[in-house]
Amino acid sequence: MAHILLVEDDLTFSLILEGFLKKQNFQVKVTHRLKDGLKALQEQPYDLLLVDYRLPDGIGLDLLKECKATAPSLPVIMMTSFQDVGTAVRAMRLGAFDYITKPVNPDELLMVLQEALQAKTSTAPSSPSPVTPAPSFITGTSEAAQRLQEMIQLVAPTDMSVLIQGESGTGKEYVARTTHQYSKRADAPFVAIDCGAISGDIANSELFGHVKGAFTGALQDKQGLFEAAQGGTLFLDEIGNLSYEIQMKLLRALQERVVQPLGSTVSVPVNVRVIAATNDDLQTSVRNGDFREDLFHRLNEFSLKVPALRHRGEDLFLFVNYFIEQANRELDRNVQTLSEGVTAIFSQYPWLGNLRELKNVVRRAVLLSPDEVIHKQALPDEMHLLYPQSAPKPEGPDLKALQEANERELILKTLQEVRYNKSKAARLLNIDRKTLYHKLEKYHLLG
Ligand SMILES: Nc1ncnc2c1ncn2[C@@H]1O[C@H](COP(=O)(O)OP(=O)(O)OP(=O)(O)O)[C@@H](O)[C@H]1O
Repeated sequence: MAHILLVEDDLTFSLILEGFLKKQNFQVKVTHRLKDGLKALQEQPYDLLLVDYRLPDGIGLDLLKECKATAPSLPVIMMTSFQDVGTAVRAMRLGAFDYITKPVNPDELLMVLQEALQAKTSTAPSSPSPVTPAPSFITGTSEAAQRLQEMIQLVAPTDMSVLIQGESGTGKEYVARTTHQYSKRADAPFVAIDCGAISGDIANSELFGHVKGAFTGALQDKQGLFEAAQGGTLFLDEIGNLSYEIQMKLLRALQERVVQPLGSTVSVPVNVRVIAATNDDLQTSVRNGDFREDLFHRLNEFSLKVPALRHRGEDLFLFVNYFIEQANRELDRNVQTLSEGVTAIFSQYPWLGNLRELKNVVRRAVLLSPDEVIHKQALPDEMHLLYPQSAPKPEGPDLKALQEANERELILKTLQEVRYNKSKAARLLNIDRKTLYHKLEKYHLLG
């Protein structure tokens, strides 16, 4: 029976959730504060952590960071309100398994929990390496996608180090896998590691291995990922998060092609191509002294930029169809298409969380759609309330109507830009919140 630690400050909601999870045969420990969550984690091991983003004494991200440092294989699921999706994306970067938006849909929660627990058993901690088979992917037909594909084909057969840059959730891991598949190393392992999810000694030992007794808890020799990727490709995701010490060791591994396991005096030769990815601006990190310049140049022998979903034009609906098919299979549904309203909303929405956000929204919508069409009701509330079709521009010399149409459009655009944070929108629009609410009502933007 999987043991879940639930950290949620809303007493009623945590009670409901606890009851629901227990009914589903989970063992549940509930705490309401960050501090108590941390204490619970130190007292005994859990199989999964379900944590609210906003807690009275801190934010869920702090608990996540702590977890990733002390128990990197513990899957963490973050619960956020829809307005906090930007934060959820940050949580994923820090190593959260997934996020779900509130109000929590029980079926969706169950699905995510099961996926997380399955993933945990298939990549047990200290397993020899997280070598996973490549899932199927789509390339896209937009100009940006085609250009990216050409660049991948160009660099793949060489042994150059590649630095993949792009916003969170744009599919950087897919690009790394494709590069490996088109390379001469395709028959050797592709090993991926999320550097954002590991730190200190753990990062050192994960990458370079350790010998028995190297540190407290090192009960036997462990092969590092460099050795596990021997002959193949090592994909270092979120490279910007590596400590300065590990950056130095990494540089040595790249330059001298040897690694030295923690606690060992022996250097092991390695033949590994490194592909790194980041959604930080590494050049700024170099300027700020947070990232070694020599390592940056060594990793950036070739650079690939993965476009944001909002810049991929027609690809959006290719991905929608792909994710619908995937969700139909997983959830035993038979969704075939989107309603006109949903299509319009999808086209206007900025998709700041990129493919990951799209996949989550589609999966949730498929789950909530009993028939063949996804209707607006299956989208998160804010998405369909704030995306009414844009009103047609008035014709003729009606200055007042024209001004109002422009004002409505500007408000809508600003709200989208700040992810519906009304205080921020009001500040940007240089009006107070009350006036903003008044205008939202006037222009029927409150649903
Ligand atoms: N070409 C593709 N075809 C189908 N699904 C894709 C494709 N690219 C990415 N995805 C899906 O989109 C999600 C996000 O992709 P991925 O994890 O590669 O993004 P990322 O840019 O590495 O994210 P992060 O910056 O958080 O590490 C994953 O669920 C992945 O399966």
